[in-house]
Amino acid sequence: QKHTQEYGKIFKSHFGPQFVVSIADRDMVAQVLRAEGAMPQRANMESWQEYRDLRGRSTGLISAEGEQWLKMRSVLRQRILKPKDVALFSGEVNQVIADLIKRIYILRSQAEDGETVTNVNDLFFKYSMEGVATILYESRLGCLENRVPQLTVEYIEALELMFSMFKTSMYAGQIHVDNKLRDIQCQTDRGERVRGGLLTYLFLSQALTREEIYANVTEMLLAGVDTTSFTLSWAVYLLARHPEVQQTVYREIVRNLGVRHVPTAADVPKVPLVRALLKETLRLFPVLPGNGRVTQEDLVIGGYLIPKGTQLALCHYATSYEDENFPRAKEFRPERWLRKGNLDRVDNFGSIPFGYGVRSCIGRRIAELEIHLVVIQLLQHFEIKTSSQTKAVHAKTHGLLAPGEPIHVRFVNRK
Ligand code: HEM
Repeated sequence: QKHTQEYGKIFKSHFGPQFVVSIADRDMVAQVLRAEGAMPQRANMESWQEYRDLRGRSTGLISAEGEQWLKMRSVLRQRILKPKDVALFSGEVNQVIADLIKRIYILRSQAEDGETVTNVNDLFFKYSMEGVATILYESRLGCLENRVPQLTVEYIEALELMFSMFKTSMYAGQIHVDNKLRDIQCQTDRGERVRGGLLTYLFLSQALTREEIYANVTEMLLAGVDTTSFTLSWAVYLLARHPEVQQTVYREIVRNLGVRHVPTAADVPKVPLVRALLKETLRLFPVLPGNGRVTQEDLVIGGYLIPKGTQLALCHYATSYEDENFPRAKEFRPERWLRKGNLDRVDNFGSIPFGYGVRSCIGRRIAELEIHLVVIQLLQHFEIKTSSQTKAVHAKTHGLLAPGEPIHVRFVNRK
């Protein structure tokens, strides 16, 4: 945002040795993404590739390029890209939500006022990790239990290290994959018909090698935990700070779903404000504040010739806050998304938090399911309020856009 004010909507700079052209204009971003071919490249991932080649390991979807990426993407997309495929996971996600709500009751009871939960960031990290692991590993990790199993503690630590070092350690995840694959193998050996989720499908279809399965499951976990949990923390923070918005969303839930009904994916279209809330949260706090593309052809953008092979930075955080893209852009107004067709548009290039096109977020529908269902249930159970401990929380960028401070809120029983 600062650079845009100083240099305009397209400018060049160096990130260390890397020459980058930054683009902070909705229409130019649209031009770049609409022009991309069958195998877009996000950034130069040579060092990840080389590291794994040296160790005989595979790359996953985030770091793969070219034909290898295309092959894996076509396999994975078959099970998790369409809303109807992901809808099947509603039951598993709801079990994780039940554990989360239990955990909130326990944490609340330990607070002086009986209502405040400090550092919801940590709670939602555990929820996201448990949720995405249930889908990816088809098994539970126990992140939300009173006593978190030792293997899971180690896994959480490995992931935290991985996020902080931006380096992929696959060991901890491999154990879960191996355990599950052993179960599936035993079932097939006994001649039983195996019905399962993603991992079962990947294993039985043999479309990916075992190394490719490890790499993809690990990279999806890497991509799916912090993103979902930061978004959820922001959503809860925004709801607590805007009781009038929360009340409107709650009223819609009561009117269209009731207060006791446990929602599934099929219920989400009945509460458009919940979807709008997620879109507005991601507009104000896009977890990926910027994205990248390496140009595959020469392009003319904004009157400049950009040669093939140039690293572009697409500045979504800046375009999200442009008044010309979003009137009164600084304000939290979920209802802005309710205007005709807006909720389902995938190409509102002012705010594309899941990216765009064939290389867009493959976990989008999983993230949406996890967030929509949990927001509905949280609001059915509690009124989320600020507490005397709630401070203004700033966004911190270090690759991802994270809440800069712990978020403390009260979960007050609904009357
Ligand atoms: C709120 C949550 C999430 C947000 C905002 C988000 C955002 C993004 C964005 C912006 C990209 C880059 C897209 C592009 O370059 O056009 C991406 C890629 C990706 N995301 Fe997500 N994501 C989220 C959750 C998830 C989850 C839950 C998973 C896995 C289950 C996941 C897996 C991936 C993978 C594997 C890629 C790389 C795709 C490829 O290169 O083909 N994401 N995500």
